[in-house]
Amino acid sequence: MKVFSQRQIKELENYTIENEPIAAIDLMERAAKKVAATIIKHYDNSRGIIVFAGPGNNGGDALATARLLALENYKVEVYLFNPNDHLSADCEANKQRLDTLANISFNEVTSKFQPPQLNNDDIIIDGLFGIGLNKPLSGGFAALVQFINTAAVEVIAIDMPSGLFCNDNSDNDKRNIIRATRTITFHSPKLSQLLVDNQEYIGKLEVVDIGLSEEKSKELYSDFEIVEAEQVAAMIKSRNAFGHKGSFGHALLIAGHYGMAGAAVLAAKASLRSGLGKLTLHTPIKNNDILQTAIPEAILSHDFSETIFTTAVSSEAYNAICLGPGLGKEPDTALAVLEQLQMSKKAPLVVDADALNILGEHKSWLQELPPATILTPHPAEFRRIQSGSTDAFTHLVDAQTLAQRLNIIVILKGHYTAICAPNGKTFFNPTGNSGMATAGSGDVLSGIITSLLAQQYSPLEASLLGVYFHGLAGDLAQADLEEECLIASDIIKYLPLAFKQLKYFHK
Ligand SMILES: NC(=O)C1=CN([C@@H]2O[C@H](COP(=O)(O)OP(=O)(O)OC[C@H]3O[C@@H](n4cnc5c(N)ncnc54)[C@H](OP(=O)(O)O)[C@@H]3O)[C@@H](O)[C@H]2O)[C@@H](O)CC1
Ligand SMILES: Nc1ncnc2c1ncn2[C@@H]1O[C@H](COP(=O)(O)OP(=O)(O)O)[C@@H](O)[C@H]1O
Ligand SMILES: [K+]
Repeated sequence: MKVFSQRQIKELENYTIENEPIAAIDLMERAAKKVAATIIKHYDNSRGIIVFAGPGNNGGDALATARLLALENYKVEVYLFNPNDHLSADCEANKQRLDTLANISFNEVTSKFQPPQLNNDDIIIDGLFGIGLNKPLSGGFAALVQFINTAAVEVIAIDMPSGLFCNDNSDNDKRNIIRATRTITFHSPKLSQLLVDNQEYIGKLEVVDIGLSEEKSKELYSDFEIVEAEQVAAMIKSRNAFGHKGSFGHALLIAGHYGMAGAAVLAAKASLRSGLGKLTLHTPIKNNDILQTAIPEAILSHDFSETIFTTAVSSEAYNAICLGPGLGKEPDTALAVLEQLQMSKKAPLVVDADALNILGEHKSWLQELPPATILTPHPAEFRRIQSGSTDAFTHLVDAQTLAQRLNIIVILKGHYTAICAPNGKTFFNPTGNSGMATAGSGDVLSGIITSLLAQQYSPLEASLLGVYFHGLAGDLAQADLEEECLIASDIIKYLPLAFKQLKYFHK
């Protein structure tokens, strides 16, 4: 599913109006019906509804929704803000349509606003501004947003929480954005709705289909996409019935500072549970007994050091290499990481965890990353290697720039993990849940991606499929075990079920 810009959504809307064809006011009615149905699904008509409508089409949607809810016997109070004495045509038309209804209290605010008294179980509908916002809110609208945000009631935003831009909010005034309980957005999520910083404004996101042209959606190009199950399921390779372990790749995993052998165990098990033929695990000597016991399937390669990684390994024998889980950051390890990058020009490479932290301390070494390397930073690791910023939008732009500059893939982990490809495209992953915010989940992901690389999936396929599959296993685990109780090993346990589900999807 593509993520469109404000301009593209407008283009899609205009195309639909001209080619379906449908009158703009009827498209607005279709959108309002979806909003009203969503509200009716969640809240019964004992709840008072207070509608705040703006002067544009977002306000038009809100007025139409008010009418539809009144027809379902909700008690509705409307405030239409029209400070410049100018409403969009369809907002004006919906204002007229309210006239016919007796059970709506309608107030048009042109200058002074007397805030209504709110009851705790009232619901506010925010229809002030949607995707047409063209500057941060200020003045009377800012004061109104602050009034709504201090009210102890649920707020439902139509299309966008008012005050939030579709893409970049890094310079926005955060005090003047509606903090919604729920956002009902049209057609597809907007970029800002996928970013962690904005969750406090969006609340629960619901996407409703309003029948915009599919033909035009297909035609419009976007740098941003949300990954879909069919897309990754179609990537799964069938296994050769005559295959032997050599047919399914030999991966090298360099992991596990003494005391952090668990990271090596998780990555190793995840790789073996994702179709890999053979795994060699390079690790300090003292990890021998624990790793031989925990993962009898892996071959061990011992470092010269008892406790840390100090000696790079030739990449000749391997189809993929993973460098980093639980590696530690000792100076000798850092030098070995540099050497490993320089020696890993042949096999595709995944760089994770402490190997990323080492790159953060030696930024010039980023130049040594072989083309098509996959980096898997969480936000703090990304900040160390690349971006001083804490803002999610800036992170995303910086990750895209880094991927393009170094011709690598940057997987920015989190809810809606962003996979930034070297050609400038970014894919957001829809699977996964907060139960996966538990130590070791990232090691599992590195193991999966490395395994797929070793099996000859392209770096982009391994990233898209690996991240989706990891999140799906987490979702299946969560369904059985509850988010609170999930640990990283559970994600591995549910990999077979996730694989089965994806393969079934493709049949
Ligand atoms: N996509 C679809 O297919 C469909 C979309 N639909 C709906 O249309 C919505 C988009 O409507 P829209 O384009 O009229 O923009 P909207 O968000 O109402 O704001 C524009 C108004 O706000 C004003 N304004 C802007 N910023 C401001 C500020 N900071 N402070 C003060 N004023 C500010 C601006 O004034 P101007 O700057 O132009 O003078 C203008 O008057 C969309 O989100 C969805 O709800 C559905 O109806 C049907 C199908
Ligand atoms: N709230 C969440 N929703 C979806 N996925 C999540 C969430 N929290 C964590 N994850 C996933 O879990 C993994 C955590 O990785 P990371 O932070 O590196 O963990 P660790 O370093 O402990 O192994 C990432 O793949 C991330 O996308
Ligand atoms: K809104």
